[in-house]
Amino acid sequence: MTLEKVSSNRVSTGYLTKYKFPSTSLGGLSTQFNIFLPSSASASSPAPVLFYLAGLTCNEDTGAQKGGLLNTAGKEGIAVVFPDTSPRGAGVEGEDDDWQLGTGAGFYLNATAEKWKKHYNMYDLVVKELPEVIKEANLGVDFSRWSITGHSMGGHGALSIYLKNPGSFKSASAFAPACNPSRTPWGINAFTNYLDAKTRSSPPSEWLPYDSTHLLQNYQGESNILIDVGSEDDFLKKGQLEPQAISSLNKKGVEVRMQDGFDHSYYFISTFAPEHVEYHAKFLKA
Ligand SMILES: N[C@@H](CCC(=O)N[C@@H](CSC=O)C(=O)NCC(=O)O)C(=O)O
Repeated sequence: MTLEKVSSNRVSTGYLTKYKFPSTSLGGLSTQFNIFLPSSASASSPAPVLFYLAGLTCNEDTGAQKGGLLNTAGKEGIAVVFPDTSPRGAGVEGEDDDWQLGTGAGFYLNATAEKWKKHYNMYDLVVKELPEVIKEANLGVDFSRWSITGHSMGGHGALSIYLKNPGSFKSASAFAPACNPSRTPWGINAFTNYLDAKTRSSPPSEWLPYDSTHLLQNYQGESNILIDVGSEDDFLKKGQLEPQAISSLNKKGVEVRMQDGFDHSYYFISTFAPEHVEYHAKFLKA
């Protein structure tokens, strides 16, 4: 696999570099990602790594430019990977018609519906292909020390990916995640379209492997999860996030915090991002 360097910028103690490559998971479409490597990272001394999954309408630049993660990551010697949020230019009918579906709205799942399944496989891209591509390029990243975070749709992605892969990640965190997507509007819309559900149960059983509340209910052992939600988040008020579905499970190792007065924006994320990076550093560097 040839990674093509698109740009590189000095930031914090290292560099943020954007690469592109043709992705097998996305049916051969070119995808881009940003990777922050602290000055301490090298092929002989690889850095632990944090993935940041962005939300609806975002791309690989959004979290890198506005998330406020990189100063703390640089100080702690942690690499940060920012994938895109969907395939680009798949040519699926209607994929650019609605900001909640299609382009910018991959939902970190593998589509099974005929129309979407060739290209919309962001789960495989994030969990399997990107780590392989980064390892192969010898960029100085140690995937035996891997954590994951994200915002909103990306918070759903971070939590569900962590919970679906026990032992692969040291910790997970999320800013304003969609916690129970099989029962809330964004998730119902995405799962109805992307997933070919044969069961008639409500919600269909095919949706549940992507629902963090369901996954946590059935999770064996202790997890390391931190979730922040702003009390003035409009999407919280509209019932898109449902953090109480997770907090009411009272699972050991899961902390859900309501942050007074904060909304859904990157002002909220960048306020708490340093704390989230420190949270992950505790597990990544234990
Ligand atoms: N266009 C939408 C709003 C889209 C939006 O708010 N996106 C959020 C993520 S929402 C959940 O995944 C986001 O992160 N936007 C980028 C930003 O820079 O804030 C609408 O019409 O409401």
